[in-house]
Amino acid sequence: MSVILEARNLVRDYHIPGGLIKKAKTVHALKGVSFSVEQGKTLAIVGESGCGKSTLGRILTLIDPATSGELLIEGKKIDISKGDMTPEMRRKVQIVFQNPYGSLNPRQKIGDILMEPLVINTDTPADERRDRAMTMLKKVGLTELHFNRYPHMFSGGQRQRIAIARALMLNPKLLVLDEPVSALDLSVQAQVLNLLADLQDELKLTYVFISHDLSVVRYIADDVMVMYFGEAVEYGSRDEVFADPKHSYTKTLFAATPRADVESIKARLAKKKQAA
Ligand SMILES: Nc1ncnc2c1ncn2[C@@H]1O[C@H](COP(=O)(O)OP(=O)(O)OP(=O)(O)O)[C@@H](O)[C@H]1O
Repeated sequence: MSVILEARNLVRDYHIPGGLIKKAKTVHALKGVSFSVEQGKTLAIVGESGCGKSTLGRILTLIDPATSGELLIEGKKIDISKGDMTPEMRRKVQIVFQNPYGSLNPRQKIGDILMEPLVINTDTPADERRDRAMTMLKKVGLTELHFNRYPHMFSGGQRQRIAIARALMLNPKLLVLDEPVSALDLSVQAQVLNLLADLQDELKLTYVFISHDLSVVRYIADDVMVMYFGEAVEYGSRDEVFADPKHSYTKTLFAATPRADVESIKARLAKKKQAA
């Protein structure tokens, strides 16, 4: 299977200027992180708050620059020194954020939100833009009736479906999902995770799934990278990492995580598949 994404020794330092009382300092948010993800697979990046997960997500989507290191998408080296998303990269990589309330423009109708990436990045004719937005709405479990509604008319789970639909409008190969279900109730989390799994199968998508929640990671991931203070302290297949965590931080993290909820998510999914 082909490698879609490869990160080599990614480093990100934040320089915080000093003031009258405080000295200038440097935060080493990423201290040389390397990994690769194959097409159609999910790499989960897990770790507690402040370990550098979101910094990594912003570098992968070129929202933020890296201090050093290399990033290859489909074997092609990407300039990560500027944090500048080119139209070509936008077609390949998209991000979905945690907060479905904040990530959608409240003044735009859903149809316009979905068509906007096509307007900005392509010369797709208006009729086709509309058709593609309608098709995408259905793909994420919404209906044509939702096309002319505004974000405030939707529940949190539905808004996250809209954010996922928008991210898919340019047919990207890679989605960076930064805590995509953390703001949702447990039952809604399961629905959105199932949707992501179905979309991955159908569209052969590759995911980098950022989460602090091990039960979610256990459900969705093929591979897992555990981060601690800017370093990858554990990296391997999900089953290896869960069965035999090596690093003391991972052991502590796992010990503190309830596992019952993931079993219920799996059972629900199995039931749904059987019924279908
Ligand atoms: N723009 C910034 N300027 C200075 N320091 C930053 C900046 N962004 C992140 N940091 C620091 O870099 C480190 C990693 O932060 P990051 O947000 O990537 O962690 P995280 O694991 O995603 O945490 P959370 O889950 O709370 O978002 C933290 O120490 C944070 O304070």
